Order: sequence, then C-alpha cells, then structure tokens
Amino acid sequence: MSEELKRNYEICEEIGRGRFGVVYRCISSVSAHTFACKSIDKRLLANDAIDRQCLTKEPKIHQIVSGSPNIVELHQVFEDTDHLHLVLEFCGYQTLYERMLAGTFPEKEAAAVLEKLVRAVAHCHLRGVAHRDIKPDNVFFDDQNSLKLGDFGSAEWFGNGEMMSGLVGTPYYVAPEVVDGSDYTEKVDVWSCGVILYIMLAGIPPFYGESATEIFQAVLRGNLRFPTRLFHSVSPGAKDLLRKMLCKDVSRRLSAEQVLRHPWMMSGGDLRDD
Ligand SMILES: Nc1ncnc2c1ncn2[C@@H]1O[C@H](COP(=O)(O)OP(=O)(O)OP(=O)(O)O)[C@@H](O)[C@H]1O
Repeated sequence: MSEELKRNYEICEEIGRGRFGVVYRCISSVSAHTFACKSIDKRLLANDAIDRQCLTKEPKIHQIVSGSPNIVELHQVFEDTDHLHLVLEFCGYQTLYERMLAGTFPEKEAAAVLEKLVRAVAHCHLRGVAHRDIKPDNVFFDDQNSLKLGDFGSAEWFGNGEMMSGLVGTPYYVAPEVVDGSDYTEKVDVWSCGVILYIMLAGIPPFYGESATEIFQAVLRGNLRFPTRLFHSVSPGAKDLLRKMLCKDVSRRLSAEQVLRHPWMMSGGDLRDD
C-alpha cells in the first residue's frame, strides 16, 4: 500500500470488491472524515489494453465531473507500483439496487430519484463525459440520503461531435446501438436511466432474457411494452417519458437536459393528465 496513502489515511475494513480491486473505508488523519478508498490492482489489468486504458482514464474523468452534488466526489489519488488508489466520498449507506429490491416506487419517489440521477448525467454530458455504465449498483445514497452517481471506470470522453465505440455496460441497461456494435453518443446514458425508471415503476426490466445473449437480443428488438398488470396505475406522463428515453431512434431519444424538462419530471411525478 502506498506510503503516502498510509500517512494520510487510516485504512479500515473492506466494504466492497470490484473486478479489479478492493474498496476500503478509510479515515483522514487530517480531518478525521470518513472516505472510501478504491484500490485498483494494476497487475489484473496487465493483459487487456482496453482495461488498462480505462484505468488511466478513470481518475482523470472522475476529476473533471467531480463537484456536482449528485456525483461521488473524487478526493485524492495515490499511485504505487502495483496499485492505483482513489480516495472517494464515502457513500456506504445504500445503493439504488438495494432500494429497488424492496419493491416498486411510488411515482413521486421515482421522479425524485430520476431527477437527481439525470442531473448528474447532464452534468457529465456538459463536460463531455459519457458514464456508459449507469445501473442501480453505481447509484449510491450517502448518510443524508443524497443520491450520488459513482464508478467512472467505464466512462469515456466525447465532444466535438465525436462518436464512441466499444461494448461496455451491463446487459439490462445497455442501449441497442452499443449492443449492435455501432458508433454511439452520450445518449446511451439516457437509455440506461430509462431502464432504471422502468424498473422503479414496474419492478421488472423492460428487456428481459435468461442469459446475457438473450437480454442483448431483447434490447436489440427494443420492443417496449407496458403490461397492464404492472402499469395499470402508472400515469400516461410517466409512460410518455419512458417511450422518449427508451427510444431506439437516437435522434428522437431525449437528451438528459430534455428529460429534466419533460412535463412528468417538471411536475415531480405528479402529472395525472388522463
Ligand atoms: N464511494 C463509495 N462509498 C462506499 N462504498 C463504495 C464506494 N464505491 C464503491 N463502493 C463499494 O465497493 C463495491 C465495489 O465497487 P467498485 O466500483 O470497485 O466495483 P463494482 O462497480 O462493484 O464492479 P466493477 O469492477 O465491475 O466495476 C461497490 O459495490 C460498493 O459496495
């Protein structure tokens, strides 16, 4: 472990594990505040050029998007021979994934969560960053119950009209243009937020399969349905927004800013226009 890290932080218990590293709770020796330290093992990335590229990009991109109330703050970075240590704002209270396990959300609650999530996404997009792996496990809540988008390990720069490529993301949440191998834009994040909204309201994903391959096939078909048994009490406004976020035609899919201005969002999920 980096000497400089150890001088500045007391490293406490492990709080999570990802593919490439371990996350510890840690306490600053200067401020006594609690942080999360994500220690990425560089040796595990040695054989994969794309993973290695993501590793160097993650702290740079995270630094650029830090400073929004709905994004996990990157506090400090330390590097030693084998590890890269990211000292992050501590968000160990709950993830959106854990909240979703408790069942569907009333519309007002779903709208409140979506609004904060899309604000975080709009902040990234304004800075030329696409997150590319938006899923409930990467959406945290802190001890004040504030929503924080985290894990910029798959994020990418775009800008000057540049397109992105490469299959990144998580099957249920990934946009069809990513699955079919096309070049794509930052609107892949809007699609993922649409999937999250659908699950919050219906309790099941919109595009389902028994395996990753089957899920990808369902995503590619992009056949969006609102089964009556799950959607009978969901407002037309919410369904309208879902159609505009989970729209296969990227040019017609809303941008993050447009999602925030959609009538259902503006009404805080209280739009009953039928
Ligand atoms: N800022 C944080 N505050 C509190 N806990 C965190 C924080 N960041 C990550 N964690 C915890 O550590 C776990 C691992 O996070 P990490 O980002 O390394 O990997 P992952 O997203 O689960 O997987 P992958 O490596 O596939 O991206 C998370 O599931 C979460 O429980």
